[in-house]
Amino acid sequence: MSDRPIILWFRRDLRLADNPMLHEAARTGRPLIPVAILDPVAESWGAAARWRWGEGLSVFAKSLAQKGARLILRRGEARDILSQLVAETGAEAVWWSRTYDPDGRARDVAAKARLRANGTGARSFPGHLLFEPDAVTTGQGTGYKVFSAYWRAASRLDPGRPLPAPGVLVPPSGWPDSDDLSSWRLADALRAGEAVLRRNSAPGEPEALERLSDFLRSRAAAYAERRDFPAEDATSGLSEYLTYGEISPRTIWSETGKAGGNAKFLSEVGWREFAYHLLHHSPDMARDNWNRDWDRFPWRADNADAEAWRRGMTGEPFVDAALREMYVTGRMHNRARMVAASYLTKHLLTDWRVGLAWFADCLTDWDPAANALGWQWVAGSGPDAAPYFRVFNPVTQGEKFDPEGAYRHRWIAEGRKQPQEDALAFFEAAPKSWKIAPDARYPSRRIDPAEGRKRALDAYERWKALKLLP
Ligand SMILES: Cc1cc2nc3c(=O)[nH]c(=O)nc-3n(C[C@H](O)[C@H](O)[C@H](O)COP(=O)(O)OP(=O)(O)OC[C@H]3O[C@@H](n4cnc5c(N)ncnc54)[C@H](O)[C@@H]3O)c2cc1C
Repeated sequence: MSDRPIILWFRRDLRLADNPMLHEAARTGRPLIPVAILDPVAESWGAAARWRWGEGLSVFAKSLAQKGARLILRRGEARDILSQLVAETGAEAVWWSRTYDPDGRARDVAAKARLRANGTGARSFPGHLLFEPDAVTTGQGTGYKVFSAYWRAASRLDPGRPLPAPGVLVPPSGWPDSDDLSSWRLADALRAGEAVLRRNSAPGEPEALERLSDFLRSRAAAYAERRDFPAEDATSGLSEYLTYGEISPRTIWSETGKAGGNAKFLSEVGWREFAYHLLHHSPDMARDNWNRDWDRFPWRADNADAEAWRRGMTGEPFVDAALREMYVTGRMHNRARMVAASYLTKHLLTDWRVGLAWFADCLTDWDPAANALGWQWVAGSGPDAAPYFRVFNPVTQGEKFDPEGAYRHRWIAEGRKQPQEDALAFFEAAPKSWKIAPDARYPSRRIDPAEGRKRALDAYERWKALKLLP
């Protein structure tokens, strides 16, 4: 048997357990060289996502070290770096777990072509999803457009059992040079926000597994009933771990089954699957209206109202609380995401891509598929979307899902004698150029909710009439 090493290229699969690529690689008994590359795709991610990936790499490097391996870091175009590493190490092949977003896929196709042209093996594995995006098809062999039908079909498939973490990994005869993670300067774009985000972040596989078992033990039973209340710790908090592959969806599926099952929770995990299924069939949906009729909708381009929205300064407390939560923690409760997105696209009549971009910059759980689906679902331009005329009222949403005002109190400092720590953290994280202070007056409304709703519905009626034109 050849003892030439195999290079393992890690991207969104920073875990030892249930990692099909790593499992198979360890079984070969060959020397393994784990690698992560800061390539143009990763460089294009938003500030919080880049930083969070780096934090994940740091934890993962320690897990690999416990198995006798090193995580080699390099920066540059992936196909060039991989070819260079092959030349340096005499590696026979490069393996990786698949990514499914268009940018990632294009990069992987180019890397595979280059490696194979040079006579190097290139092999990709599943692992980011329960089901490969093309594995679930309608009777006609096409993709699904409606979640309930998709999930009914997907749930009939068997995702298989999670694979165990490997034992000791065989090292190569010599380790190639590695960048120092700090030289990548992944926190630079966050500026003052880094210290605040760091306080709210606990990256890595061990933490992900702990969170899952804690959720299943103490919160899963009330999930369906309480998941819509943003002041409560009622959901799993696993999204950022799934995003970086610090836990596999199959582990979630399997552990949830062992804990007695939870159809509602698993169906939310199913929405993530559906998002990738849609992105697979419509790769442009991260940038374009899924339903191209919406190209003629009179969205406003970026504007001063949208800037107030980004800064959590719309004067609408539930919306501002949501934006501030994201700025401080890198996450936003799902109900709050829906209300904040609805407010931007309907009350402020602003193009959903303006909001999508801000979420992509601020979310530590940023996911190219889930973010695109979430925005297009709220805006009305996506498949199986909420109809545009269903406009969330930010006031009544607050009354319904934050009845005691605990969420708004937690995140809004202005007008409070004793603001909460999280509310103050927002001002610590915000750029100085925003010139905001917790003891300033809370901003007045950008638009009256009823007036905003009417403006949105008028625009919708005009657009509907327009659609009828040839
Ligand atoms: C406008 C908008 C943008 C969004 N952007 C993202 C994003 O960038 N990244 C992201 O992971 N989720 C996104 N979501 C989906 C959802 O808000 C988050 O996944 C959820 O809030 C994460 O919290 P949790 O892990 O506690 O979820 P739980 O309620 O515990 O759900 C378990 C898992 O299921 C998945 N999930 C839950 N809801 C959804 C959903 N609606 N769509 C897709 N997957 C879902 C997540 O992976 C989540 O971790 C977005 C939703 C909206 C409305």
